[in-house]
Order: sequence, then structure tokens, then C-alpha cells
Amino acid sequence: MSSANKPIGVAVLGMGNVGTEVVRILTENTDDLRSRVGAPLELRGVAVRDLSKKRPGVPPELLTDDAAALIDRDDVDIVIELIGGIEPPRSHIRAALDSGKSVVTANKALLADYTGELATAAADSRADLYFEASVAGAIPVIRPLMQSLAGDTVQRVAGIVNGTTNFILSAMAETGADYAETLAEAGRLGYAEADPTADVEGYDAAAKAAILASIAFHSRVTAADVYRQGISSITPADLASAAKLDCTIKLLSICERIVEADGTEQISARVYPALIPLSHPLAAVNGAFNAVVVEAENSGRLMFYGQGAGGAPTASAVMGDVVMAARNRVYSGRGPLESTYASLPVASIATVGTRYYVSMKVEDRPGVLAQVAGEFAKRHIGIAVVRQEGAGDQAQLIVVTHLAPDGSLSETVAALEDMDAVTKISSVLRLEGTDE
Ligand SMILES: NC(=O)C1=CN([C@@H]2O[C@H](COP(=O)(O)OP(=O)(O)OC[C@H]3O[C@@H](n4cnc5c(N)ncnc54)[C@H](O)[C@@H]3O)[C@@H](O)[C@H]2O)C=CC1
Ligand SMILES: N[C@@H](CC=O)C(=O)O
Ligand code: NA
Repeated sequence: MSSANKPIGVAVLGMGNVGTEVVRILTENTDDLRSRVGAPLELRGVAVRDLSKKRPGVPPELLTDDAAALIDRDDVDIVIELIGGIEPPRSHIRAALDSGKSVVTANKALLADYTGELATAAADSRADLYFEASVAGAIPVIRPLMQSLAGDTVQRVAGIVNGTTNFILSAMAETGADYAETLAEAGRLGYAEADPTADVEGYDAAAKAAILASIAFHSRVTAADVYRQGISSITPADLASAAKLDCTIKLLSICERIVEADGTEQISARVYPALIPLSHPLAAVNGAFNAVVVEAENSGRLMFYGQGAGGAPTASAVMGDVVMAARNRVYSGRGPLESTYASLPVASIATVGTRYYVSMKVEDRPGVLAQVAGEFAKRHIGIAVVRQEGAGDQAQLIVVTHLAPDGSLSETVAALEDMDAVTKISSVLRLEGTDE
């Protein structure tokens, strides 16, 4: 048998939402995959946690609960990690890479903090580490950033990168659906993480922002570098208020190159729910769909859109990586290596400027509006819109600002909280996607 025909042995770790679909594609599409790779892709085994669970369509002799032994087999060339979380995936991936096996993973939580370690292990043993599925599910975004845009200078990567929260916010905005029920449905549909706190508190989107920023800006950004705020405090009242301003609310992930007047550069990486105008392209991204807008110096603006979560869409991205890794083994190629030469520092959120929406309960009496406006004016924050909703005890004052530094806005909110006439700060949200 020539080396071009030698089978490539594949091991799958984890058979949940994504693993089940990957095993299905590997077993259903063997002929096409063989033609595309240039050699048969042979499934050697599937590591699962519970051997007693029925797995229709999977030959029982392929199932094992000993992932380490499966990885160690001589006839395994590519390890597909779909367990999720830090351990045991980190140890399994290290074991595979250290022994020269290629790894494909969808594990953004792990990559956000350990890409450095894993990429070094891959480089040392000349193995490949692919992770297209880790950001925005089916949407090709890692490969475009790492390869297609490798000759350009990326300025901004921003968008919606968490399907679960987008599914929840879309349902709340469209039908007034209940937050908890919609989250449970996202779990049933295979969108949510094993612990959905990762989704709703923005950890998942922050991990993805860290991965995107690292690649886009050739630097090492970890999850802890990303400013993060989730959607658990967004209320139906916020969405209704946003609608009155011709806006909707989306959980945004924003990675930007900040260039100071003296030419020094920093990265801003942040995740938060924000109002965006209904006319903005991201406002039309609903359900578990994701969209990523990339702006680079020479390419201009590029928009990537598609299914950001779910078993089959995510498996599509995993399988694209598996074919790449397999071809590299057949034809002695190499996948792209980590690039961190720029080592740009990450800016503090306090220095980042955005527009704000502040909603507060105030006493309904003369002079309050002037007092509130005065606190914004003291810190040189311009007000674009002031609106009162309701009256008496229910009076709600909405203030939308012009561009303001995060630090000044935080000081203003603290001062408003101290005012007798302000009984409650109901929400402080950012407003993105407008011209100023
Ligand atoms: N579900 C989705 O839409 C997407 C998921 N991902 C990522 O893909 C990975 C897998 O996600 P899902 O399939 O949704 O998770 P899941 O929780 O449905 O599946 C994980 C599976 O791994 C099994 N498992 C746990 N410990 C194990 C062990 N020690 N050995 C073998 N199996 C073990 C669990 O029993 C479970 O069946 C995660 O890293 C997730 O963040 C990435 C993009 C989208
Ligand atoms: N839980 C994640 C799954 C895909 O990455 C999400 O909802 O986006
Ligand atoms: Na992707």
C-alpha cells in the first residue's frame, strides 16, 4: 500500500451533542471522506463516560471508557476532543500532541487559557492542532483569520458568538418568552454548554473573544483579559425600552486594535449585552445564529454568518479540521502554527469609550431631571436622549449618552445611586453600532 493510501486512524473523545454528529458523519460519509483526504479515515474508537448508554449506529466494540488507552493506540493518528472543560481534555490533548498525533477540538474554554501550552506541544512534535469549531460553530472564522487574512492587518473582530444567549434574547424580544424556559430549550436543542452559566454569564463568549483576539492581533489573550458581562440581568423591560428606541439587545463580543496618538497599540477585548439599532446588520441575527464582522486594513469589512451552535453545525466545522489534519498526514503538510509575535497588551475597560443607556427609577417631582443631567455634565458626558416612562412611583427615567469613557460613566452611576431622588438604577447597558 502506498503512503497516500495508508488509512488514517481517528479517535473521538466524548459522544454528546457534537461527538454524536461527528461519529455519524465519519461513519456515513466514508467514501467521500476517503476521496477528499486521499486515504481512508478509519474510526478506531469512541471514548464515552457511560458505557451502558445505548448508542444506536455505533458498533459496541468501538466504545470504550478508557480515553487514555484509546489515544495511546499505535493506529490512532488524529484525536478529536469533544468532552469539554479543562480536565481531562487538557491531559488527553497533551498526551496526543506529545506523541505526535494531531488534535481537533471544539473546546473554547480550554483553548482560551491553554492555547500557548497546547500550541507549543503541537509545534514541538510537529503535530497539528485545529479548532475551527471552538468559535461560532459551523461558521468558518478561525481559518479565515489565521490563513486568508494572514497578509492583512486586522483592526476589529466583533459580533455575536454565543448561540444560547442569542436564542434567549431573540425569543424574549420577539415573543416575550420567559428567560428560564428559553434557556432550558437551548439546552434541549444542544446549544447550551454542560453548565449553561458559561453561556448566560458571558464566559463562553469571553473565551471565544480571547481566541479571536489572539489570532487577529498575533498576541496571547486569555479569558481573564476579556472584560465580561452576561445577560442574566436583562429584563423584559430592558427589551421593551430598547424597542422604543428602535433598538434591540444582543450579547456582543468585541475585539479591537486600539492605536494611540503616539502609535503604540493595545487590544480591547470585551463581551457585554448592548443595545444596537434595529437597522444594524447584527440586529437581524436571531436564534442560535452567530455573525462575526471582521475589519482589516486592506480587505475592508467582511461578514461571516451562520449556525453558531448545535450538534450537526458544530460537527461540520470539526470534520473540516479532521480532513485538513488527515490530508497533512497523507501529504506531509503542516497546519498553521500559533502566531504571537506582536505581544500587544490588553487595555483596561476603563479607557474604552462607548455610548450608554441608563434606566433609573426617580422621584416624580420638579428639578430631578436637572439634577440627574448635572451628574452627567459634571463628567463631560453628553446626553443624546432623555425620556420618562410612567409616572408617580413607577416613573422611570431613561438616559442615552453620547460616547463616554467607561470610567466616567461608572463614576456617574455611583453618584446617581447616592442621589435621594434616584430610588433605583434599573439598568446600565452600552449602546453599540451607531455612528458616534
Ligand atoms: N454544543 C454546541 O453547540 C457546541 C459545543 N462546542 C464544544 O464542543 C464540546 C462538546 O460539546 P457538547 O457535545 O455540546 O457537550 P456534551 O456535554 O453534550 O458532550 C460531552 C460528552 O462527553 C462525555 N464525557 C465527559 N467526560 C468524559 C470522559 N472522561 N471520557 C469520555 N467522555 C466523557 C459526556 O458524557 C458527554 O456525553 C465542548 O467543548 C463544547 O464547548 C463548541 C461549539 C458548539
Ligand atoms: N454554548 C455555545 C455552543 C457553541 O459554541 C453557544 O451557545 O454558542
Ligand atoms: Na467556527
